[in-house]
Amino acid sequence: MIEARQLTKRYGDKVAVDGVDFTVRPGAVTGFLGPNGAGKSTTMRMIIGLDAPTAGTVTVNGRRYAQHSAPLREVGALLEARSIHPGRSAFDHLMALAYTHGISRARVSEVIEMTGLQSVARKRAGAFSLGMGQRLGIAAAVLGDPQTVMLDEPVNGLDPEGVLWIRNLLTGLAAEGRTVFVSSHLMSEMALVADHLIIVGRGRVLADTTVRDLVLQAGGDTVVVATDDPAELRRVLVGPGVEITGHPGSEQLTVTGLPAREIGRKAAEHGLVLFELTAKTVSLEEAFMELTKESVEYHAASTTGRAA
Ligand SMILES: Nc1ncnc2c1ncn2[C@@H]1O[C@H](COP(=O)(O)OP(=O)(O)OP(=O)(O)O)[C@@H](O)[C@H]1O
Repeated sequence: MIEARQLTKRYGDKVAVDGVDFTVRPGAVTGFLGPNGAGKSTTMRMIIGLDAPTAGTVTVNGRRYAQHSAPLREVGALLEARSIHPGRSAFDHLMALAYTHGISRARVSEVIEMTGLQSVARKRAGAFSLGMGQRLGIAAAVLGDPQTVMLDEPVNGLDPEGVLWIRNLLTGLAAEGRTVFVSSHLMSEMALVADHLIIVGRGRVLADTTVRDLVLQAGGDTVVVATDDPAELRRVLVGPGVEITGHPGSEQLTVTGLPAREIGRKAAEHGLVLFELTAKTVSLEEAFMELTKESVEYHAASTTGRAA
């Protein structure tokens, strides 16, 4: 369990993390999302004591990171995959970490196998590809068999087989009852693995939600329907949880709260002729963009239609 209370980090005038409150619970994968510069890495660094909060607190399993006598056994983190001595082999890197916590050589071999590094374990880590470096970082994160696992952009640099492997690893760790906190820019990937989402923008929590609720909040799934008698179709479709919008004089209506199939059936029952019946699904990407549009610091002219 990770608990942040009014967690704040300032660098001079810059407020990187601005009084955030959140709880990351065990037994689930929690996705940590936000545009570039939103404060995700800074928050993660504070969780494992690499940065000190300017104000507020963050605890892992009830204590601040520094208060744990064997932190690797409490929380395993992948923050900067490249922070490994380039001249050291993967095996030696993991053994060095293992020594500090009395972790056995057998466990080192186990995580090497688990992360698919057997064939390169004796090679210099400096010669590793980005994907191999990520795997080594993940091996280090799970080495102490920690209750809480925190990974910053773990799929970065991984090939499709590696992405699938990470997906299974994260859901597997959560299924074992562990707390899994993972940041990513890949919304589609998050939609597949995350049970819960914490979305930040400009250092603040914008949403603490689920994938389903985020999509619903962004308008949910809508259906565009056109008919020669929109007033009658409105009357037929209206009901609890159903929202219908349309311009006066237009044959087209936009409906939320009813599936296309149901709309078609009700129209047929009342002898209404439909010219169009189109289901539109809001993707997690769209929902995310909608939520964070005010918080994006680095706009590209091509996606926003204007320069930052
Ligand atoms: N050491 C530092 N000194 C000054 N400013 C910093 C420092 N570290 C981070 N920042 C600033 O704090 C803000 C948050 O940065 P952070 O790296 O936490 O964001 P992020 O959400 O992880 O971004 P990204 O998705 O690009 O990795 C940014 O504006 C960044 O420039």
